[in-house]
Parts: sequence; C-alpha cells; structure tokens
Amino acid sequence: MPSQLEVEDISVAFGGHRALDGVTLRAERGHVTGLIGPNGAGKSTLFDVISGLRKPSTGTVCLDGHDVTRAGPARRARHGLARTFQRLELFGRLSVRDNLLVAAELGPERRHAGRVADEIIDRLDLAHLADTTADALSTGIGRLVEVARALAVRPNLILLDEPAAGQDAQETELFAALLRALAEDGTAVLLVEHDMELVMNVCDEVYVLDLGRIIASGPPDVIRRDESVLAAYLGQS
Ligand SMILES: Nc1ncnc2c1ncn2[C@@H]1O[C@H](COP(=O)(O)OP(=O)(O)OP(=O)(O)O)[C@@H](O)[C@H]1O
Repeated sequence: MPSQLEVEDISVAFGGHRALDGVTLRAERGHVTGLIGPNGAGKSTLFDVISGLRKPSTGTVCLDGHDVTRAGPARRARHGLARTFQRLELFGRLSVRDNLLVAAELGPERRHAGRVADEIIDRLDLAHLADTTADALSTGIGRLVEVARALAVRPNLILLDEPAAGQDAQETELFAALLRALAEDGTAVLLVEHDMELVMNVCDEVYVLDLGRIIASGPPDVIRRDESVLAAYLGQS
C-alpha cells in the first residue's frame, strides 16, 4: 500500500537561494510525522509544495499513490489533503460553528455539513464556544479551531504548521492527545512545530530539515541524540 504522502527529491529555489534541495519524506496513515528544523530551514516552503501553493523545480508529490505534482490545491484537497497555516486564517467575524460549516460544505460529507460541524465541536470540546466569533478567541483556542476546521473536510492527510504556538501548557497537553487520536483514527498527520517536547512526545518519526536538506530522520529517541541535529540547532543564532 502506498504511503498517504510521498515526497520525492523536491527542490525549490528563490532566485539563487536553494530553499529546498532534494527533499524526500513520507507520512503514513496512523502516524504523526514531525518536521523540525531551525528558522529558515524550509519547512513552510515544503508545506506550500505539498499543498500545491508552490511548484518545485524538481521532484514529485504523491497523495495515496496519485502523482499530484502538477495539480492545484483544490485537486489535492479532493485527494484528502487539509492544512493549517502559521498565521491564523479563520473567518474572524464568523462563529466557531460557522467556520466549521464553511469547511464541511466543501468536504465529502457536504450534505450533512451541520452534523459534521457539531460532531467535531463535541470531539474537540468546543461546545461552549460554538457561537463565539473567531476574532474573540485566544490564540491558543484559535489554533485548535483551525485544526477543527481542517478536520471538517474529513482529511486523510493533515498538515499542521506550528499549531501549538500561543497555546498554554494545558492546551498543548490536550492538543497532543488530539493528535494521537487523529492518528489512531487512520489519519496521516504531518506536524511542523517548534515545541520540541510536543514533537518528541507525539511523533512516531521525525524528519529534520536544515538549510533545505533533510539531515536526519527516525524515531524521536534517535533524533534527540543525533549529533548533526544538535549541531544544526546549536548553530542557530
Ligand atoms: N517568497 C520567498 N522569496 C524569497 N525567499 C523566500 C521566500 N519564502 C521563503 N524564502 C526563504 O527560503 C528559506 C526557507 O524559508 P521557510 O519559511 O520555508 O523556512 P521555515 O523552516 O518555515 O522557517 P520558520 O521556522 O522561521 O517558519 C528561508 O531562507 C527564507 O528566507
């Protein structure tokens, strides 16, 4: 069976600067896969390539065995891809429930969008905030609602870009449990995150990007002790 996500030999250049250089990575169903690396390593650029917002100069992206390298974001979404962004992208004047409804109406269960929205609100314990407008949420809760909205399209693969930024310790703990539950449901989760404790606690495997190249990959215990990884982080200004 193919992996939910297979990224092969991806390169991206901005002018003369190689933001990604021959990146190969996989994310499996049932796994939380971490993507870490110092600032400017190329993590967001790789997410843009995977979600179809940026065309690579070399390489391929396959979703569930389908080559989508030349496909736009909408076709990738139809292959089960959803993502969140580093900056919150909720509809600020809409309620939490309406933010989920808008997404659910684009997903495979659009005919039961209301039911999908309510089920996710319950699952993420957001019922008390269902009628609150997104603008009124704290950053930490706003990030949780972003994940909720991504779930409303029933993704097979979810890309999360720094979802725990702005969350307090208790929110992060709940969030870790949510990520594990998503994986156990059979979703492939690809997580970019600077909170190393969260990454090391929830991920099945971790890829480390530095200056556009994968310098290490493996289970958290191995990555934690990898000398090239420690050197890359120590070199960070
Ligand atoms: N639109 C762009 N034009 C030119 N250079 C860019 C552009 N986007 C990113 N870069 C450069 O590409 C490299 C990778 O950036 P990217 O944002 O992907 O890194 P990152 O690992 O996500 O960083 P951070 O952890 O700070 O979010 C950086 O050197 C960055 O300055």
